[in-house]
Amino acid sequence: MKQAWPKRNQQPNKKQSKSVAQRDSLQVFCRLRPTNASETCIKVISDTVIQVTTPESYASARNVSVKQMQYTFQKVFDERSTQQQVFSEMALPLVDHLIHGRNGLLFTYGVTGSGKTYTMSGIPSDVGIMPRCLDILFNSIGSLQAKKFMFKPDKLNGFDVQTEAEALLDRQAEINSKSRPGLRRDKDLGSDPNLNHRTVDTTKIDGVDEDNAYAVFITYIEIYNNYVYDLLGEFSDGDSRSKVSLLKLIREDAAHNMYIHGVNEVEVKSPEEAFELYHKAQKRRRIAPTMSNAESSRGHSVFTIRLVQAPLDIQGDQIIQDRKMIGISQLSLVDLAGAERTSRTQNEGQRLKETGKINNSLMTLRKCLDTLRENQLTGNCSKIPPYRESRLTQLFKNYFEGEGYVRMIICVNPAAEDYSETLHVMNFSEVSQEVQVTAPTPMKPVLDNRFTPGRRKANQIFRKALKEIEDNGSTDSAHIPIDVGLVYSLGPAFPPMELLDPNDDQIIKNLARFLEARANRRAELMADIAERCANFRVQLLDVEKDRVLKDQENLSLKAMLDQNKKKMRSIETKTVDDDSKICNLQRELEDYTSKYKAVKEKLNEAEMKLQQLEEEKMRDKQRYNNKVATKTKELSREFELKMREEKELIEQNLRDKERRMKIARRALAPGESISSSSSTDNHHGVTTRSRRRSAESTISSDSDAKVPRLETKKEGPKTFVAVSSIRGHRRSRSMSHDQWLHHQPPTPVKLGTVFQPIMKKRKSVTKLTDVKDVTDSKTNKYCLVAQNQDTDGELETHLYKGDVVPTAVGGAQVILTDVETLKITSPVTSPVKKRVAAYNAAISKPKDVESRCQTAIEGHCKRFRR
Ligand SMILES: Nc1ncnc2c1ncn2[C@@H]1O[C@H](COP(=O)(O)OP(=O)(O)OP(=O)(O)O)[C@@H](O)[C@H]1O
Repeated sequence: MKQAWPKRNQQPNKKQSKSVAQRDSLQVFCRLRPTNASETCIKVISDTVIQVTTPESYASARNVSVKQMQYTFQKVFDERSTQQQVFSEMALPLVDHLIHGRNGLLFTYGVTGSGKTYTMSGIPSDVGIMPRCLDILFNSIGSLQAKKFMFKPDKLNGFDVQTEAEALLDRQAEINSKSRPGLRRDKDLGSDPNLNHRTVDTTKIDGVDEDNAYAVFITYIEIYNNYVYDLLGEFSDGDSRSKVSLLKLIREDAAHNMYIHGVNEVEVKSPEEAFELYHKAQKRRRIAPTMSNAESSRGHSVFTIRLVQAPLDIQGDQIIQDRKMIGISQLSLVDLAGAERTSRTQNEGQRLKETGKINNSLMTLRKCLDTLRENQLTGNCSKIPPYRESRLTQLFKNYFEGEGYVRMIICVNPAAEDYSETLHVMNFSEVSQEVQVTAPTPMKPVLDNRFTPGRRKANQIFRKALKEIEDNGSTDSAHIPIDVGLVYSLGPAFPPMELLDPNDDQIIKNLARFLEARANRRAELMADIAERCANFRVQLLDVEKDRVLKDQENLSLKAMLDQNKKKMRSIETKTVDDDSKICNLQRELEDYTSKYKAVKEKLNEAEMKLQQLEEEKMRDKQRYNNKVATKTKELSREFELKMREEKELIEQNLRDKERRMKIARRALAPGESISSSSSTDNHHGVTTRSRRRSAESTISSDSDAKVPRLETKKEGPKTFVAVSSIRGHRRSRSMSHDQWLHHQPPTPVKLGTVFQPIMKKRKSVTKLTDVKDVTDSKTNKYCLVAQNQDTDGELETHLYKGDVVPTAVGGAQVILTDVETLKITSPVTSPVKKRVAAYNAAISKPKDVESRCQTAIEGHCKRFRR
């Protein structure tokens, strides 16, 4: 089998492109349809140029200026152009190419209702491009057609050549089934009543190779909602006529040509046969009324004519039984669904979905052409056209990339209301015209001069001559070397046997000679016939043997064939199942993809919101930090001020205290008794309290609460002198002789008290590590000094005093007898002190529940405030 498609071309580099056959621009034609509209926007300038003008109504409604744009085409057909003219200019050359083994693609493009279907199919009284193509094809190859079923589609985009006998069987099967392969005689697929009244194009193309046998196959598919439906397909058994069974997939064959897998290719022997099928299939197309067109195509339809040709053998009689010798060319006629604006058509529901799919596929077509043009302009083929985005472009990928004549007719409705869509179409046409497709090289003559041309004609003459010989034994054809065999005749007629004279022996002799000759002749013929019979018997035996062998062989082959058929059927069923599964999966994939997109969009939105929130949070944090910083500054300034105030106050108090102390000393100077008493008290470690502001001094002993007090009242500042305890007073007498063990902290704070403890003889230690310090016979007194803060935050010094008593075993024991406390307090409680006091009170353990609670509350409050 030989495909007209070349092997898929790699993207050519510059060097290659020179060697590549010449490239032609995609040829774009324009056809204006007649309109009754009051306002139009298109004017034909010449037979190649049109001018598009912004309609007044459009300009005023949108407040834009009126523009005039000119577009050039290969040829412009105005409103008066006939179908015949359009066909002759546009499509006739493609039919010529088809017959000479070159592929072609012709598609109509335009806004909905612009006349695409009219141009492609026409009406019965004035048929369009497609019927004319068929007419001319059959006019040209009519008598050169092979018998039906000599070529059989192999379902993989190729053809097989069958023997006469196989073709005969298939023909008989067709007659028996009384159905045409490809389409049942369903009651819903009635013949078109207008078929008989159609116009017939009688043009004929010259130069058809008469030594080839031809067969025409047609397929008709629709790409609807981006799915491929076989309009000539049969509903599969058990299928409730759902269109799913007509669903097909696009595949790539071994030579990388795109084709529709499993599509029903029907062999037709006349244009009428093709039209009948076409009109029946037309009823399966999705056509619906819209605002713009009462019969709007809702999908792209593709009518493909495949011409299969193969050479005749040397006798010019039979087709050569070799599939490699088959040549296939095809012409695809595409009626695209119209581009439409949803806002204008006001489509809803299913119509809206269809519109979306139509516009998407047209958009993909535009994108592909754009990319091809860009690649050709830049000279590098880095960008890959998105063919796979749409079934339409996927199917015709080979035309744009490989070899094939591509022609497009832009259909335009000049009515002003189509203006904006028309502009889009015009822009698309401009891009398309810049795209170049490789001009296809004609199909190589498959025979390559192996056989003499004119074989068919010679064979016809020979047959005619033979017939004449058989009919009348004409001598005119005697020169033709034909083995007619031995003539079975016993010789000439009997000689005259009328006996006129009884003595006439001559007659008898003649008769005897004649009979002898006849007998000889008879014997000769008998021998010949016997020999022939013997030969025939031998041949017959041979044939019989051969037949028996062949029968056996046939049986085994039949069995094999049955098996293979079964396998094929199961594979086909599996393939169909797989196809439908793939379709379902593709649908699911589309659903999931759209869901995924929606979720992704939501996620993006949420992420954006989150980001906004984060930014707001950061701003708030910044604001808060600024506030905290200013507040901290304010507070520290306030605190410093207060500290300074406090400091000044304390200094003032100290100065007051000193002043008062001076006054107190002056006041004490005249009375020695008080002084001595006081000094004695001091000697006993009596607590001294200074009241800085009131200038009153209270001296009391903490050692014994029951100790009576002596108060000395004087004029001016009051002085209270606490009397020492009885024990202290008693011991004081021997105080000067006592040997003290003075146990003090390693770094004692200097006592700021007026009265100081007196320990004339003493040994000071910071740690009691040596036993001798206590057991020393001289030591009889012990004093432990402990310093800490009181609840007001003032330094408090405790002197724990005791006697060192020797024990019976030679050791010593200390019996604590007094605790003296020395501390200085302020008569006025400062705020700082108050806070310290509250804090200390809070951390010190209160004795009873009531005060504990109080402290807890106050303490917390204070601490919290701090
Ligand atoms: N050149 C023409 N001469 C006469 N009538 C025409 C011509 N072109 C289109 N029409 C008529 O205009 C109407 C719409 O045309 P048609 O159905 O071919 O449009 P369309 O482009 O195929 O629309 P859609 O894309 O919706 O299928 C039809 O009634 C058709 O007969």
